[in-house]
Amino acid sequence: MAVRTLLGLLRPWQQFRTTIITLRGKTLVEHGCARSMSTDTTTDNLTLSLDSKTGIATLEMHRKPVNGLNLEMLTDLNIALEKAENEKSCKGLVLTSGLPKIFSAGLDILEMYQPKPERLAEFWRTLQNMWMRLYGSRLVTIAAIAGHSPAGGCLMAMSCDYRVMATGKYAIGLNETLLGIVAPFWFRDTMVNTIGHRETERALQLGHLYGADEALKVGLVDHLCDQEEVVKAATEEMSRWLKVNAVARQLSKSAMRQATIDKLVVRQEQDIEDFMTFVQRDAVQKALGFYLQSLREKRG
Ligand SMILES: CCCCC/C=C\C/C=C\C=C\CC(=O)SCCNC(=O)CCNC(=O)[C@H](O)C(C)(C)COP(=O)(O)OP(=O)(O)OC[C@H]1O[C@@H](n2cnc3c(N)ncnc32)[C@H](O)[C@@H]1OP(=O)(O)O
Repeated sequence: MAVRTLLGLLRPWQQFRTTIITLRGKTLVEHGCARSMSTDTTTDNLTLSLDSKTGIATLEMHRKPVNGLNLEMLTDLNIALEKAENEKSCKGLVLTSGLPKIFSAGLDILEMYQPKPERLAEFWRTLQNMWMRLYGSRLVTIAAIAGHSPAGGCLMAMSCDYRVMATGKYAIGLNETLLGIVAPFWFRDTMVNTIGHRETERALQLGHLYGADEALKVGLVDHLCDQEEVVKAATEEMSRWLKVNAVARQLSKSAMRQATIDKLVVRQEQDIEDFMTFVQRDAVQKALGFYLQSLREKRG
């Protein structure tokens, strides 16, 4: 990845910064005002914007039709998260979706169905990295969930520090068993850390998708509000978290989460191997094929 920053020798109010990121032959152009430190990044899959007054970044996913996490989307998420992390003036991040009725449908199943081994390995590594980045972020991270959030979507939400969900007929949870697959250990650990062992055990085996009320009851989400209010409610909650001493808060977060992340750090290669072996099994391919078919038939 080549990153070039072109800063014109202009008067302060004219100091617009353009950053060009070249990624897999694709060029992303970012425009920002260097003076206000705000920087917006838009790709096919997401937009990252920073409010320089509050230090709150918003990361809005918009990969149609359902924010399915494919390799390119995950790569963009990694870049955006790293960028927010490295921006000194950024203190918090609201993770949300620009698509109606969907937070994220989780992993793009097409990445796992009849895969090319090389891409499959890269896909899984990029997902691992995204999770480690988000779960271990120094920033206050709040998920604003105004739509469905199964499986990998639920993982992303659980990796944030706080979750605001819209009331309505949306579902959130780790439903992997319904697809005939098994949630990896770090998905499971993240859920145990969020809602406890017994509830996770039940939810994982059943592939249970929680409605908003039930999710609030078990602590899978922290606050419910109207669909239109989720980002506002997330931002309001954020201001409470940002009042806490940042170093003390970050150290407390890391004390709670680092051991879970380290478990994957030491097993990252083995986890990729396990995933590849599991997903390429005939029975798993068959189950994924049926599941994809059922999603397509649902639309008629
Ligand atoms: C022992 C060792 C173990 C090692 C570990 C091994 C393996 C672990 C492996 C994997 C872990 C995976 C985690 C995941 O995230 S798997 C993905 C799970 N996601 C889902 O089940 C969601 C499925 N989607 C839905 O339920 C609905 O689409 C949703 C409620 C999100 C939205 O419904 P809506 O009615 O609005 O939209 P649809 O018409 O259903 O969908 C539109 C369009 O999009 C396609 N699609 C939906 N979800 C996905 C997806 N996740 N991946 C790919 N494609 C998806 C859907 O098929 C429609 O397509 P089309 O008909 O328009 O072509």
